Formats: sequence, structure tokens, C-alpha cells
Amino acid sequence: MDRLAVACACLTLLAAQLFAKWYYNPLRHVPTAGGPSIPLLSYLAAYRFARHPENVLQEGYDKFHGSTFKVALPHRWMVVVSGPDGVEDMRRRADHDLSIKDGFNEILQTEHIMGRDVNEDRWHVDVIKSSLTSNLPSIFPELLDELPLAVQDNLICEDGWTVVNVFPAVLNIVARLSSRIFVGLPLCRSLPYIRLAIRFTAARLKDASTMKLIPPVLRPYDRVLNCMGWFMDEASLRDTSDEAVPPRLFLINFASIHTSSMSMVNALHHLAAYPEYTAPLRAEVEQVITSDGWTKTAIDKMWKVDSFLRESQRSRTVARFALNRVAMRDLTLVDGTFIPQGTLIATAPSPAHRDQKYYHNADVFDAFRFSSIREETGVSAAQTFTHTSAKWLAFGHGKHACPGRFFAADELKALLAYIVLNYDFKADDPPNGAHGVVTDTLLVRKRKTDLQSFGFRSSPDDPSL
Ligand code: HEM
Repeated sequence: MDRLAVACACLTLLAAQLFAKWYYNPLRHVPTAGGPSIPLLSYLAAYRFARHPENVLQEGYDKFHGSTFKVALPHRWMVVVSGPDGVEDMRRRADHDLSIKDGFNEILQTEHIMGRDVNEDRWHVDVIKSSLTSNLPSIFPELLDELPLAVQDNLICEDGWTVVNVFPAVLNIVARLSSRIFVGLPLCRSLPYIRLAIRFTAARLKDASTMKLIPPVLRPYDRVLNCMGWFMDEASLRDTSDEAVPPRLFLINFASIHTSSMSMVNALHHLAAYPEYTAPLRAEVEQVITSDGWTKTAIDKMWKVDSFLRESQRSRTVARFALNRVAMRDLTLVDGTFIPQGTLIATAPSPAHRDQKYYHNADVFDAFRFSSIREETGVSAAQTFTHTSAKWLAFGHGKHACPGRFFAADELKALLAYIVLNYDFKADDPPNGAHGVVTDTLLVRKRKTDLQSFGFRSSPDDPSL
């Protein structure tokens, strides 16, 4: 009997403690999407969010649009800002109010994986913004040189239609193309390096055997035009040792390879599901490269290709959250919501990208919706793949918007243009879902094209180029 009384007392105390924690939590007043927020039952909301994140985010967006709601992550709450005013409010806040580095650290554990220095002193972002972006026209020939070989080595078809698991194939292609620009030849063709670049989070970066893949290649470095070179320059300007370079390189791999690959895989699924777009895309690519060759100028003129990628990103957005930040002090948001210091806060791009208020027939995949506007109005920047705004959030928005998006656009446009010329795709259904990557297989067939007439060599040893 005594034991029962003690157990009951303990349970009552525990319940009281949980209730008090919930009652005095300042986030209690922020409405919850996806389930209850009361103690213990909030795990149901966390379970539902883990199973159906896009439904929960859409539900929150529809119900609380223009204000703020919260969703349950397994270990904490995430406050989600919805509507352009809220996003603009976040964009305007200084880093000492809403911190991106604490946001990244919370979501990706960057400090743990990369070390404190990389997370604290983010000079790699400046290098991408300045050196990589301003050198895009000069590095474009390198990208093109790698393109046919990377595709042919990975998108392998028998004669006729072949079932292909496109996600791993595209990961390898994108990792190799990006590595050509990040670390150059010959490392970009080393399979162990490419494997590491793709799955680096699983690798223990501090492990000497992993690191050995990088330093020997750093040594013969001699002012080359690639990210490794720019990182080395910056490290030496800052009087920092070469050891600061590999973790930043891996961070860039991490930020770029999966995001770009997922975007391309989804675009290929859309291409397969809506075959009516293949002919106009091919016609644009052929016409532009006939007049301008395979140049950066030609890529910039591929409005339909650009629009196709953006519509694909709109229909199925890669990033579940954008503007992931942590509140560094108590703040009151523009809609009056109070959020205490330490709150994890973000916005959800997919519901905004599928909002009928912003897009005519938002549920319809209309590949050339953005290029048509460009053709009609001549206004271009707002309709491009790389655009950012409080309503177009694929790359975030504001001072921390993705610095690699201009490189990503060139890479993805060149890759899609090449693939459209050389392959056919088939799928039974359009991809389901609002974000993330489609992992289904596709039917792929190699077309008979004359690569050389499009200015490409057909094999690495082709003497004609
Ligand atoms: C289609 C491909 C890509 C997508 C969808 C994408 C998306 C994003 C998003 C949503 C953010 C967060 C922005 C914010 O919090 O406001 C971001 C940040 C970032 N991205 Fe990308 N990204 C892509 C490609 C790339 C590439 C190719 C690179 C490198 C060359 C890159 C480097 C970065 C870096 C370094 C950051 C952090 C920026 C900062 O800390 O200020 N991304 N990206």
C-alpha cells in the first residue's frame, strides 16, 4: 500500500512538473499544426510531422496564413513563419537577432561535424559569393568538358528503354560536375573522392584516413581556377593553415551536391511525366547552341530550360524549411507573436510555392509559366530560377540566400540541356508530394544524336577536341 502511495505521489509530481513546464512555456500561445501540444500528447504531433511533414506544413499554412504556427520536431518545437510579411520581417533581422549559424548548427550539427571554426567563421560563404559567382563565365568550359563524360559514365542504358534508378546516377553526375569546379582534375574523377563527397556526413571527417584523400592534392596547388584554389588564397590571406580548407570544401559539397541532385532528379521525373515539353525544350537548346555554341551566353538564353527547372522546383521544392534561424534574444515578430531566446524558427517554402493567390492553376505543372511571362513582359530577373523573394523561397531569401544558386543554375541548365538532347524518359505517373526527392525508377532511352555536331567530344580520348 505504501509503495502504491509513493508511486502515485511520484506520478502526480511528474505530471505537475510537465504541466508547469508546458503552462509557463512562452511558445504555448503559438498555435500548433499537426496535433496536440499538451505534454506527452505532443509526441503524437511529432510523430505525425515525421510521417507527413508536407501535409502538416500545408495545414499550418492554410489555417494560420499570414501569421506564425509551430510544429513538433522529435526533440523541440520549430516555429514556422508564413506569409510574405513574416518572411520579410525575418529577412530584415540582424544576425544578432536571428542567427543562421546557430540555425545550421541546430539542424545539421555543423559544429559537431565540421568543427567550431567552420561554423563560427563562415568565410567560405564569401568565397562562393565572390570568387565562384564572378568566375562563372571562365569556369563554364570546364563544366562542359566534364558534362558528356559524367553523364555517359552514369546514365547507362541498354539498347531501347532501360529501367534506371535516376537518383544515384544523378548524384554521381552532379558530384563529378561540381567537383570539377570545386577541386578540378584529376580528383573530380576519383571514385573514392566522389563517394566521400556524396556521403561525407557519414564519414568521420576528423578521421585521418578520410582526410588523407585531400591534403596530397592540396600540395601541388598552383593558382588554379577552382574553389579549392580560392579557398587556399583566402586561407593564406587570413594567415590560416591549409587545414582550414578541407572541412569547408566538404561543407560546400554538402550544401550543393544533394540539393542540386534532388532538383535534377525531380526535373527528370517531371520531364518523364509530361512528355509534351520535351520537343520545345529540345528545339530551344538546339536553336541556342546553333547560334551561340555551348557557352555561358547560350545557357543564359535558355529561358524554357530555366523555366522548366523553376516550375519543377515550385511543384516539388527540395528544401522543407528555409531561413532556419535561432532567436538570439527575446523577440516580437511582425504579427505580434512573442518568441523567447533560443527558439528555432524558419519558413516553409512548399505551401507558398503552391499558393493559388500567387500562381494561376497552382496545382498544374505548367513548365513554361515563367518563360511565358518573360516573353510577354520582358521582365526577367523575377521569373528566373535563381530569383529569391518573400514568396519564392527555394533558395531562402535575403542576405543569407543560397550563395551557390548561380552556379547551381548554370550546372543544372547545362545538364538538363545535354540530357534533353541525348535521352528520352518515360514514367507512368507524375511525381507525388510537395517537397523532397522522388526516388522511383524511370524508363530511359538513349537517343541517336551526333554529339560532335553539338560541340561535344564523344569519349575522353576523342582527338577531335
Ligand atoms: C538547386 C540547388 C540548391 C538549392 C535548392 C539550395 C538551397 C539553399 C537554401 C534553401 C539555403 C538556405 C538559405 C537561408 O537559410 O536563407 C542555402 C544555403 C546555402 N547554400 Fe544552397 N542550394 C543549392 C545549391 C547550392 C550550391 C551549388 C552551393 C555551393 C556552390 C550552395 C551553397 C550554399 C551555402 C554555403 C549556404 C549557406 C549560406 C549562408 O550561410 O549564408 N548551395 N541553399
